[in-house]
Amino acid sequence: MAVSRGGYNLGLVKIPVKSNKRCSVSESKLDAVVSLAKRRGFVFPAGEIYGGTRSAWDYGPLGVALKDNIKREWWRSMVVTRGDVVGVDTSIILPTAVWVASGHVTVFNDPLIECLTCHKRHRADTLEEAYFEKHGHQPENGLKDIPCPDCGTKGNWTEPRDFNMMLQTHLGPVQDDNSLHYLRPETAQGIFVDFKNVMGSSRSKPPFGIANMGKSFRNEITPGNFIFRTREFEQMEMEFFVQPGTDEDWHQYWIDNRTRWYTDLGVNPENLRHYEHPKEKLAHYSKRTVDIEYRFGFQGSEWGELEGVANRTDFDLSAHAKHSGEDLSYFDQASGEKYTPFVIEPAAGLTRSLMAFLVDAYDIDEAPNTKGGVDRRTVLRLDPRLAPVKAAVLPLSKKPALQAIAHNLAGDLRQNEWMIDYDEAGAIGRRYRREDEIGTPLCITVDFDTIDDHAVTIRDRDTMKQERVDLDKVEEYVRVRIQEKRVRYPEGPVNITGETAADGSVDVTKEQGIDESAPVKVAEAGGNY
Ligand SMILES: Nc1ncnc2c1ncn2[C@@H]1O[C@H](COP(=O)(O)OP(=O)(O)OP(=O)(O)O)[C@@H](O)[C@H]1O
Repeated sequence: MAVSRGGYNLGLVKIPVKSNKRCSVSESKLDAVVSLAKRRGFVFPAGEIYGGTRSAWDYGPLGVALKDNIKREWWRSMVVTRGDVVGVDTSIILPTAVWVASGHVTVFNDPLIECLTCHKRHRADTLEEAYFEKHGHQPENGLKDIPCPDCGTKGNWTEPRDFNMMLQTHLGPVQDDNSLHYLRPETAQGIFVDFKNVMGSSRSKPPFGIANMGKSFRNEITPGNFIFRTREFEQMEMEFFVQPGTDEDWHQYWIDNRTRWYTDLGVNPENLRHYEHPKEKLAHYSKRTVDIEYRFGFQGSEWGELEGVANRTDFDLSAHAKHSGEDLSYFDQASGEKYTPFVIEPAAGLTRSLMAFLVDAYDIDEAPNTKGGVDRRTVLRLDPRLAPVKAAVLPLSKKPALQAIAHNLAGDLRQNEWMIDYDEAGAIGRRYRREDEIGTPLCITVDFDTIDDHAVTIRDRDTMKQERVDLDKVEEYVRVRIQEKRVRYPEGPVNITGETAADGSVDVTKEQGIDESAPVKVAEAGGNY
């Protein structure tokens, strides 16, 4: 991968940085986010000292904290705050029979094509989707109309062939057909094979769900676009088991619920849409699938899938029952009815959603400086629940008396399991900038008055307003402020039953009845810079 000065050359499209207070920026927003992610320790290329790789990325100190916070919010929303979903943590390597039964060994394929001019390989379906996105119609002559993204030659492709995406490994000392195993390409199958154990041990009955998250592996033909498509990634999946006949209503329920999860955590609804899979292109297990897509702004196609919400019918439980010989049906004692539950699956990508949260939060605006002018500032408007660092403690000088108060305060706040920065280096304005750039919601300044009045100044990341707070009340103040939802966009009920665009997508903003002309509310800047 080519490394450029401004970041990594990922073939990302140039889209201008959106700003509340406009200032001219020529940099692509995605390039800027990738560069920030590396510079501030969110995401690095794996093995960078050996040149890095497009297929795997490492999460640095801030990235791992952000990832943890997203996982916690997902788990809280899907398991902890509901009475009808329980959690599991299943193995990455399952018996090979699982993948035979699920169909992955035979049909988990992508259509591989190779450019006969430059010999680069691509996915035929992805190129066709990008063509549709650009031209608004399918290519009349199929692949013959599509140029190679690498060398530009038009239509000089091999015939598509099925390429199986399962990553293989061998277990034990002998490498033969018996030792061949697969790394899981999804966390879902671990749930299906545990269905009976979980239902029995947790005394759950339909409608109920089982949630699972962790690493998955796919031998993607074209990994790329930063962490959007990697060969090793993390998923957050939940299988919701329901009585047949109630499946369509539950499917709609989960499409709405999952869409709201993103907007509730601050994602701009204008950057979300639903993609209804055309009937003829549904996966072999699906009755209906709707993807929640985010406007990443990629070259070719702006939109990328964040999460698929599928009605998997009874395909998986029936397949595993047939192959294993176990009865995976449910007997409803109240009605005397026995049935194999249908399954609704919201399947989200953790690492993809992390990228969407970063891109969506990235903003540039202006902040007042000490000279009475304004400085350009980069600010990550992350929801405080997701922000890796909850607050920064900044003593105004390196005087021991101030340092002691500041150190004690930071130490006390950390006892709440909040990540707290302590920074005493450089001008206060520059320290604010460093915290804004990583999305720290609150900066707490310990100044000379603190010694006398036992109070500190707390400055808000978004409004830049400052408040004087008694030292004894800081902990409570922080607790309230980092739990409160920051309403960046008007809210409305999610309803996707409206008109569907030609490509099957539905613009969520229109369906939510959101007033797109309503300005984003960011209070006037104030305070001492
Ligand atoms: N290679 C990958 N890298 C990162 N995340 C992924 C990858 N493949 C899938 N995911 C995430 O897992 C979620 C559920 O997986 P699913 O099988 O529905 O994906 P998919 O439809 O095959 O994705 P795509 O069409 O982008 O290949 C996706 O919505 C995505 O967020």
